[in-house]
Amino acid sequence: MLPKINFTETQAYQYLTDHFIEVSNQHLRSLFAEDSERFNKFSLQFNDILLDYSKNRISDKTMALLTQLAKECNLKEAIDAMFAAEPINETEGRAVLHIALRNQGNERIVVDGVDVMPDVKAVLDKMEMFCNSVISGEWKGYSGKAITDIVNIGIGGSDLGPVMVYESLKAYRNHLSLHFVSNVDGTHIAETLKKVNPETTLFLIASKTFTTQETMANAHSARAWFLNNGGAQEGVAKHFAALSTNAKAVSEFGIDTKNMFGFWDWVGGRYSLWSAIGTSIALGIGFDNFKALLKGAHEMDKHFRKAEFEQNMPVILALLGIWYNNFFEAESHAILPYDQYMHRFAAYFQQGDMESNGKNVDRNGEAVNYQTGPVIWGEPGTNGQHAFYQLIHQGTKLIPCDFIAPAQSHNKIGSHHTLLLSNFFAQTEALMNGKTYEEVVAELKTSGKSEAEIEKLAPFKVFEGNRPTNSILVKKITPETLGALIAMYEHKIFVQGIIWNIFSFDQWGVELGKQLANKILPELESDTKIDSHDASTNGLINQYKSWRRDSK
Ligand SMILES: O=P(O)(O)OC[C@H]1O[C@H](O)[C@@H](O)[C@@H](O)[C@@H]1O
Repeated sequence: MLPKINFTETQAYQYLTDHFIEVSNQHLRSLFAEDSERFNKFSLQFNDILLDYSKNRISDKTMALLTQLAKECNLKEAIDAMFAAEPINETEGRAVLHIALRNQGNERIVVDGVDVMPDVKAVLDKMEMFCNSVISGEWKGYSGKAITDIVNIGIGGSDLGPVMVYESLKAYRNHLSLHFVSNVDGTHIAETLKKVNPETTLFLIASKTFTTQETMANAHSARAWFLNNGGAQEGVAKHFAALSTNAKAVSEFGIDTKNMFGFWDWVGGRYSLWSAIGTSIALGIGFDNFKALLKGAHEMDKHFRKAEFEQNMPVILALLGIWYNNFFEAESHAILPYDQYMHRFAAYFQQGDMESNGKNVDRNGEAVNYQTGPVIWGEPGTNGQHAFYQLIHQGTKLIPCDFIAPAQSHNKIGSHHTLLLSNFFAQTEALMNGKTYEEVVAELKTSGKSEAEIEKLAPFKVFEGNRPTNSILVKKITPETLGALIAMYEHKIFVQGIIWNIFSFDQWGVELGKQLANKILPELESDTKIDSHDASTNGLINQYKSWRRDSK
């Protein structure tokens, strides 16, 4: 069981509250000027990942107090509880074991008296055989042709992880073309089906529960399309596979359980890309690369479990996040990868972080009296620079940012990568230093402007700086490094959930949406006016019905 401590009642929190007043008046520029060791002190290297967190509004004392906070909140015990397979997802009565999916050691992981590792390995072996046979062309479609296209149908955790990883590792792709259909909007499946041929397409129906409305609707449409376009019922077995925990629903849908890749209730949807849900990834980049992804994550798991908090990347990132969220009152956190392949990375962690830590009830069932998870957002650099960085530099909101970049590019075209990286380094430096009034005036003087003009313009060109960033420089985005990066963020989320005293592994807020849509659905079936809701909802539904009639 997890500790249930209100972190605002710890001694460290009280100290941090006082300490915050000191730090909030200091500028990063002077913190660097005062301490030539700052980079060495506040950076960490783990395998091919360098985390430089020196451009944060912290001092030695801040870090000492933040680690004290983690200790007072029994973080070590909580980490041990997760790795020991305790049912830390208490509201669902489940263990939380994405770490078991990538456990490459010989360690047993026991749930309800049973070691889960043999089952994990068995599914991986089955996936490997399946992927190898599809990739090699040995697996044939109903007309004897090899598979050319994979369509993954899933949503939320059964979509975002596979899409993000496949996109991030596209440099490793093979000849198969991957497509991802998630939205229940018929446009998504319709546009995808225009691109593929039923004879050579394999559909992966990815759903932990196999009951999610969007996924089931898309899966039924895909099957109907297959059957209406030459594929006979016997062909379904060659063109449909399921990635799920629900064998009963899979066979009811008509997929042979031979073509089902299972996982378990101790794998949370948003932590499931390491499980059978990752089959699309393994098909797209080959099973060896998928294994390397797992290996990278496993390395990070070991680091997270063993490293002292002061040297522990996920713990440090989490504590810094708490520092901004709960003391500086930052509302959001930006993830900015300077790598085009990682363009879905922030979107992936929107679910990862916001579905995990978007909670306002603590582990005692009481309303929290402090802020929990931030809004996560971001886009790849440099696109973001030309869109929203203005607000990060000169807006009124404090937005802590993670800048992520690889030193080596997969695409060596002219000086593109050097240009990209010059932006990466320049942005964090500028956010830290800003530009003083004096610097602005001196710069304007060289442009030949009059004193009056300079005085008028200068205030707009001042940057106060002191905006915090983490720089995460990696050698190259390889499967292993990406695996480690994802696991690093997963554990960061875990640590924050522990300190905020919330349950990070349930998602009751999403369940509500599922129920509400199902309640309204029957009311949309007829054209009869309805009055069963509030005036706004009635008005909207009735207008929809009237406009819908026009298009019939
Ligand atoms: O894989 P499933 O069961 O289709 O669920 C898909 C998604 O549904 C909901 O949005 C949540 O429960 C998510 O965590 C989950 O990832």
